[in-house]
Amino acid sequence: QQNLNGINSNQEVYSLSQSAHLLLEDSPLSMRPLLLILLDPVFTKPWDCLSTWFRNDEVAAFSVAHGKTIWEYTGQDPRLNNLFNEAMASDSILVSKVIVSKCKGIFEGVNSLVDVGGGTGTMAKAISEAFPHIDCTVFDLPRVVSDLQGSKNLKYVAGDMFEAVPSADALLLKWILHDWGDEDCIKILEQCKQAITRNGKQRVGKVIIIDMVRENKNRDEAVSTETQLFFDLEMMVTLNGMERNEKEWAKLFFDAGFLNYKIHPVLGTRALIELHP
Ligand SMILES: C[S@@+](CC[C@H](N)C(=O)[O-])C[C@H]1O[C@@H](n2cnc3c(N)ncnc32)[C@H](O)[C@@H]1O
Repeated sequence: QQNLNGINSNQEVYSLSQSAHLLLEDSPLSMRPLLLILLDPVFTKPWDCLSTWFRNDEVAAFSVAHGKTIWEYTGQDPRLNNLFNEAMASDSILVSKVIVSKCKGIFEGVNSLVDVGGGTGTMAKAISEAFPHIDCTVFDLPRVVSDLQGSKNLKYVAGDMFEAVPSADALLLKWILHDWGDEDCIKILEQCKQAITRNGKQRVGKVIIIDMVRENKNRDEAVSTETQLFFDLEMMVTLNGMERNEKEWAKLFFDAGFLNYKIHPVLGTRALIELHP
């Protein structure tokens, strides 16, 4: 499998899975929900099903273990759904602090923003509070957002990002594309491109991606390759997704019809990518 390039033995796979335990011991309290879900039996069982998955047609090892995709599972199991949404929210608290304080420039000229697959809205809430002139929309599956209340410049819209995405100056994709294989990512990016605000014939706006860029030469020396490889494997096991290097990202962007991109290595193991039509 593509994700296993660079991993030389079962021992290394095992040691990567152990790094999740180490992260839990070392992590600040605020990140515990994220680490707790990585170590939940529902998430660890698929690691035992890798050899079966390599020999059958299931979409991911998660489906071999549980007979359904992770999205079907969270849709049917309130405990896992809450745990998952809390985990995403805990990460967004941390990331939104960096984005609204250190990356103000990316919001210049932006009057509307849709957080595509925005979960329960932690990220969009932080943006709507830091930039009150931006109309923010959290767009996610009905079971995630239909009971949630918006505020002055924040609203929730339910839908499916593979079918259509609400229009805005900026479309945010945080921790979305690493969940999906290339074909699905291109579909999501095409929907986002369609949704960028139009001024006459021209589209004036951008897509903002927050995700890992593997082997990013500009990143901080201290950034852990082990963490990136662990997440690459976690995405493969859970969703048949992957963490991508710059060459793999660029191919996706150009295949989805975007003309240029800029990577800002501002988030440790992750980066912010601006994508223009
Ligand atoms: C890994 S979570 C990221 C959540 C949030 N962006 C964050 O970083 O905290 C992926 C999100 O995509 C949503 N999602 C999955 N399939 C979707 C679809 N077809 N349309 C819209 N949202 C979807 C999930 O409900 C989930 O909230």
